[in-house]
Amino acid sequence: MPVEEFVAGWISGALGLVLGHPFDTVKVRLQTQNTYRGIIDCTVKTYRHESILGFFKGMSFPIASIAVVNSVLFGVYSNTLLVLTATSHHERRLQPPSYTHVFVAGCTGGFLQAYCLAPFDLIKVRLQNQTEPRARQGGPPPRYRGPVHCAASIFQEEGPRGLFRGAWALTLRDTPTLGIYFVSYEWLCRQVTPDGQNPSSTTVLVAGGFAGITSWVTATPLDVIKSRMQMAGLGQREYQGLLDCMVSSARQEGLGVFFRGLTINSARAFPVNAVTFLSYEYLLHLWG
Ligand SMILES: CN(C)C(=N)NCCC[C@H](N)C(=O)O
Repeated sequence: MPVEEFVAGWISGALGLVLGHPFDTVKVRLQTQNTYRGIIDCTVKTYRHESILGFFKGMSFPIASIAVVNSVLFGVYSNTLLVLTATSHHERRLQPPSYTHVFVAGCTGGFLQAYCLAPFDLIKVRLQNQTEPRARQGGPPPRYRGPVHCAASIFQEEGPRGLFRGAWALTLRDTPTLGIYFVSYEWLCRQVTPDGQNPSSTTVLVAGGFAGITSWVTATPLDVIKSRMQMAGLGQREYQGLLDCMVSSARQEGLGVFFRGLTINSARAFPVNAVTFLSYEYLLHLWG
């Protein structure tokens, strides 16, 4: 099994993650808290109360986890294509796989990465939703002191299954949308690249950026539900399950609730995925 795809997936994911984390914090807060009037309001309040550091809350764990998550995604994607089409990454420009194969490989990568991502994503969302400034004297201490304390508290209070809260919603979010992610990327690259040639860096940047936007637009409704289920019980109501969360959110806040965070998600998706695909392709080219 070729391992370069796993390593390239890890490095490219980490670069994209640092770039996109501030957008991600604003998105999670908009999706789970009703105290903000919009992106600008949330950005200004976060900056005023918590300084620039507020935007980077919960980032250390994703940085560690991206090694597993993005390498599983890109590694499984590429190795599934290898099984389906008997072509390596480098051979695929001369013998491009069908979009059905790309979709199936993307869904397989998405499904497996969702289970690796679930505990890390839960901890990230819990930490991002702590709005207390880090170092204020005399103020109420935040519930979680950091990622390890957060993981240990969830484990103690809810057992190992607690760490997988929202995992089902995450799997439903990621399986089809990662199929869409890789199909959009391939489709856009093929539109502007002559047969048999590698796409240029600009093509990779633009195709990666738009693949990110397309997949996140389709992922946003389940992203909202996933974040709410991960926060359930902590100052928010408990849900009986995914369907209950969907129905009660829609009843109380209207259908628009499923599109909360859509703009910020898309704004974040472009640079993150442009950089992710560019560095992924570059590294594989370098090692090829
Ligand atoms: C719609 N979904 C779930 C995705 N496109 N996921 C792939 C993640 C790529 C990048 N790390 C990001 O966070 O955008």
